[in-house]
Amino acid sequence: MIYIILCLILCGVVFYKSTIYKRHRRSLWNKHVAITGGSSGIGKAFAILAAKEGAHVTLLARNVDRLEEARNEIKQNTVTQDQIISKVPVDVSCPEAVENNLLEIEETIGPVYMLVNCAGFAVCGKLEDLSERDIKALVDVNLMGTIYAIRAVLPKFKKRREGIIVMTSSAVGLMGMFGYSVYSACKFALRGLAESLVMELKPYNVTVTLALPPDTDTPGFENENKSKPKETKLMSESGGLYKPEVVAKQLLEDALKGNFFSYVGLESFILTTLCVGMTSVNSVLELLLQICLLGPLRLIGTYYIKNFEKIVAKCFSENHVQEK
Ligand SMILES: NC(=O)C1=CN([C@@H]2O[C@H](COP(=O)(O)OP(=O)(O)OC[C@H]3O[C@@H](n4cnc5c(N)ncnc54)[C@H](OP(=O)(O)O)[C@@H]3O)[C@@H](O)[C@H]2O)C=CC1
Ligand SMILES: CCCCCCCCCCCCCCCC(=O)[C@@H](N)CO
Repeated sequence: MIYIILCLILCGVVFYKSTIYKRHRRSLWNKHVAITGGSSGIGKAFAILAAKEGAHVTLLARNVDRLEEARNEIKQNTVTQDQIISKVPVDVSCPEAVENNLLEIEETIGPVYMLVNCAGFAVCGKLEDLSERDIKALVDVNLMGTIYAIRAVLPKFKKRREGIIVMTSSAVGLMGMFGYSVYSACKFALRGLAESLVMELKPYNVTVTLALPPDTDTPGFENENKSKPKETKLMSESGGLYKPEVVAKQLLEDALKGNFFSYVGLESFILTTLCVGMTSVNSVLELLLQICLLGPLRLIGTYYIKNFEKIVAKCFSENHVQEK
């Protein structure tokens, strides 16, 4: 009882404090923001917000037509005449191309201040149903693509003693899920990358933010739904479906404040708190909240996991009946 009361008081204090005590929010005014995957979905929504903040924005993606279309849309959201919105056709899974193109745009527009890694995609399906080609592409784009882009800007970030790195993982970068095996593995890997980089970059005043979105209503999501197993659909629904603008807005705020995790929604809050692990501590209040919540949240998590297991069992027996 005392424990519950203590938790409630703490939640109240944290909520109250969070409204009056805001972490310093850096400005993007006249800064250069490079966004991989900036021509669609979450990346494009982020680009629009960055343009509204007065940033110069460079979009990196493969398809030239979609890049041009997005560039026009983003141009309409600029707040000054001098903002440069440019596009670079590049495949992030090619390290030389990423490095050369980033070098080139830095020469024309100026040093990148913020790198947002949004290029990525999901292919769902049971592991044995994924083609070797899909598996390789998932790793090459979601994981390697992020590594290559970061490597290309990092030395300059360190030299200038400033910079913001954003990586887009996923809710399934914190928990495995039926049908997401390889995709989830890539997104888990990003967390290891992000945590290590936080340690490497702290002395250089460079921050790292890891986005953990649940399902988000984007062209990519629409595409992935075509091959999504029933089990995956039923489970992922419990995380809700968010608009890319909402995910991008939260991500921008977290990145500007240097928060490590960025998430939206109650389920993702539960998941993120439960999976806090060995990430660095942001504030004493946050730490106290985690100390109180971790135990009870394991119980709530168990409820979800049991439900997920039920879904798997139900679909299994349905398929079994069909086979017969
Ligand atoms: N939508 C969702 O439900 C969720 C998405 N995420 C993650 O968020 C990120 C963005 O997803 P979302 O907005 O839905 O995706 P979209 O498919 O809408 O957009 C993906 C963007 O990445 C670009 N891209 C894809 N492959 C490459 C490549 N090899 N090289 C360069 N650019 C590439 C695409 O352009 P082009 O094809 O022209 O190259 C496009 O601009 C992904 O990493 C995804 O895994 C995470 C959680 C949930
Ligand atoms: C322990 C407490 C548990 C709380 C419940 C957690 C429910 C989370 C649901 C996660 C949904 C996963 C969406 C994957 C998104 C994604 O990456 C793809 N759509 C990519 O395009």
